[in-house]
Amino acid sequence: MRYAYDVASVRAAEQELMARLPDGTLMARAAAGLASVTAAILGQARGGVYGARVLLLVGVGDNGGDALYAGALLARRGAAVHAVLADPDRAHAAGLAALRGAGGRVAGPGDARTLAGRADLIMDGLLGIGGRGGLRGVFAELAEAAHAAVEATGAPIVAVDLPSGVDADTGEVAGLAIRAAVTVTFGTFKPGLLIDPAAGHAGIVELVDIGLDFPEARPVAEVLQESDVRALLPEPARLAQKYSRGVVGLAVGSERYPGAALLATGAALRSGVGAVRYDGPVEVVGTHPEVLLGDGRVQAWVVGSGLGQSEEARRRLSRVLESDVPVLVDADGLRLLPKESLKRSAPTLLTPHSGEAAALLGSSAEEVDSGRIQAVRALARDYDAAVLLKGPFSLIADPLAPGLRVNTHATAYLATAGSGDVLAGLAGGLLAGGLSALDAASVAAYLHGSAGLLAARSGPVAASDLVAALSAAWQNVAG
Ligand SMILES: NC(=O)C1=CN([C@@H]2O[C@H](COP(=O)(O)OP(=O)(O)OC[C@H]3O[C@@H](n4cnc5c(N)ncnc54)[C@H](O)[C@@H]3O)[C@@H](O)[C@H]2O)[C@@H](O)CC1
Ligand SMILES: [K+]
Repeated sequence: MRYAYDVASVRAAEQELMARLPDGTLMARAAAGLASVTAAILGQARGGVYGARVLLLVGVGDNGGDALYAGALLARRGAAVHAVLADPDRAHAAGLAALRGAGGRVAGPGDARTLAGRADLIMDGLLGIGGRGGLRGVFAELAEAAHAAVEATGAPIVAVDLPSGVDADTGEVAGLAIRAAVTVTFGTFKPGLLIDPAAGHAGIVELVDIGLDFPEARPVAEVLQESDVRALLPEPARLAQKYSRGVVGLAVGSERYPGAALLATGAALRSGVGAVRYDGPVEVVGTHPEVLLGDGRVQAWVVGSGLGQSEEARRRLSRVLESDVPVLVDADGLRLLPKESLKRSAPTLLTPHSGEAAALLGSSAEEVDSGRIQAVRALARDYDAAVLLKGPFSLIADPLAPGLRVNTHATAYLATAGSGDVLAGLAGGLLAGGLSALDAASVAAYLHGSAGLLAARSGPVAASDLVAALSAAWQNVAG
């Protein structure tokens, strides 16, 4: 599992460790890790550090200090390092001395555009976990100079700890923030590196271990790794028969949207269940001859994908919600939900995208997108249901779990028509296989992402390609 801790926990862990170590040790560790990642990037881009032009954007706190010390290490290896200081009077004094001592040079904000335009790499040390709100004043000017240079030259921005201007704890971006190619973060992931929209500013995230420990802190978010998913995959027992492996019922698709039924069924058949039961008007057996038809005993239901919003759709939704088994509600099912707590005897899992989440919350998609933690938590609480809020990095909340889960194992190719129907069939099957709503949602998001990554190897992805890639995705994880 990968965990993200909030700023208060990072500060506490830092205090605890600093009390036992000589002054400056943590910053030296951070700077060494930062310099080493930066050197690797320069090595790949231009064959080495020697002669590379590096520009440091330096703010007024320790984030700037990290950049200055890392700049000094790069200067000692022959890089031409310039630091532009947002405020010369408040820049990290010892870091500045180290950079000057190593032959680095210091410039004012007025030189930022010229230096950025010539740089092979720009290091963003404007704000770290002490940042509040978007970039303003000189900070904003420096960020704009960096972005303009990147646009023109393609040089990468390496963010120190966090892309400056994003909220470390919530992932919110209130105004201008650095858009980095790589972020080198220290001690732990911060929620803002995992949660959109801030996560979209971080690029590739490299974690540098500086020895921080979190024995009692509660993570804000956790990310399942392959081994975590492997441990959760249902495996057929030796004496398994089809009913003991679970049967998932699908109340999805309509005459108007038959594809949703075919895709959800295809995915459910590859979700580890013993059987899939289809209850609806779409002719699925021609494509999926394995399917059982009509109403009957199941261990979980999926309802909503391609259901339409007719009276019949409403009746199908109510029938399923009245059952005493776990239910996944997707798409049209979400649009038809009564705006009140679901109060079911078995778990419910909602799988909205931002627009559907906004309709459930009575807000706008923009509001949901700009405050995703708040939105997913509010939905879980208001509806008393686990919620998978879809997006580039999907977020999963459960009313019974204190932390959130984030799925980062995905590709933008998953944003294609029918992709959600595949996810719904897959997650529903995992519910029927006995996983909790939280685990079913997290494992489904991971496998769906894996299938997308596999399918994308041969170019743009159609939802049917995801279905076709699911078994291989499963096998890659199961080993
Ligand atoms: N906490 C830790 O364990 C460690 C922290 N280190 C570094 O220290 C950083 C935190 O340093 P600081 O606490 O000094 O904080 P920052 O370096 O993030 O700077 C915060 C200061 O910037 C100003 N500021 C805040 N928001 C602003 C805005 N929107 N526009 C303009 N100015 C703004 C304020 O004066 C604030 O005090 C970390 O991100 C990391 O880079 C590392 O050296 C290693 C150890
Ligand atoms: K930064």
